[in-house]
Amino acid sequence: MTLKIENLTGGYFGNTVLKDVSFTVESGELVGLIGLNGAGKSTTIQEIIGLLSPYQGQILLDDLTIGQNSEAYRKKIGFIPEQPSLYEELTLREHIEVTALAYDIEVETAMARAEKLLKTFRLSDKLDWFPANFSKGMKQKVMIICAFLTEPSLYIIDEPFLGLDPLAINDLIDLMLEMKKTGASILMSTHILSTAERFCDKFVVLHEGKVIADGDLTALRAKFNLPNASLDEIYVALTKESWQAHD
Ligand SMILES: Nc1ncnc2c1ncn2[C@@H]1O[C@H](COP(=O)(O)OP(=O)(O)OP(=O)(O)O)[C@@H](O)[C@H]1O
Repeated sequence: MTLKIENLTGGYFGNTVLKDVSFTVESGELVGLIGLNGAGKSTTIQEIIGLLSPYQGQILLDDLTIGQNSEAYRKKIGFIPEQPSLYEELTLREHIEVTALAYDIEVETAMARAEKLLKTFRLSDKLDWFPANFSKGMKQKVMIICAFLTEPSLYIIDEPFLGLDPLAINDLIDLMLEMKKTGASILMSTHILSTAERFCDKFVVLHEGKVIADGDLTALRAKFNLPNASLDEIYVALTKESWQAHD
């Protein structure tokens, strides 16, 4: 599946945050969306998942826009938000069942898929627990399990590493790499640049609502004439005024 963002201008009522944003996430690609606080990463994600509507431009999943068929569009996406949001009155098992219903997956199939994920994230014995009894990291794991069991063609993952322990971060990365191999596209926003540098195929650098760089590490190093620089070093250089001189 290809996610194509074309000349997207958008944001909130009275606050146009994104200005002419364009980038692509190809099938089998893991793309890191990076930028300073307030750069527009979460706003971009909200536009993609349909919580905001573009003022101009369009977002295509293959050839489909949300306006053409919102249900089909949404079912292609698995979204893991930065802040876990669970139903306080539903158990972990019921969260899996509700996810299955929302995505038209047989409950048995969903439970079978969830089994492996529950084991990976060490939650197999907590199926009858309510969110009130989970730690923040455990809640985050429930969100991850529910997103992955739908096996979407596009994963949108907002700041996945906050609140997860190092073991869970590794498990999540392994899962992302596995899904990538099956052809899924993944867009991940993160401030953890050392991890992004190791695992992302490509980076989209947002600054003040605009894409200021887009490409793999080799392309970014070449474009900004910073041979051997880490993503972190490139990023710091890019966000200083002087980057404009290179463009
Ligand atoms: N609900 C809202 N209404 C109006 N403006 C908003 C709203 N949410 C965010 N903004 C503004 O949009 C801009 C981009 O915010 P956004 O949350 O997309 O940044 P971000 O790159 O995700 O930042 P962070 O790294 O801090 O999560 C900021 O200037 C912010 O003040």
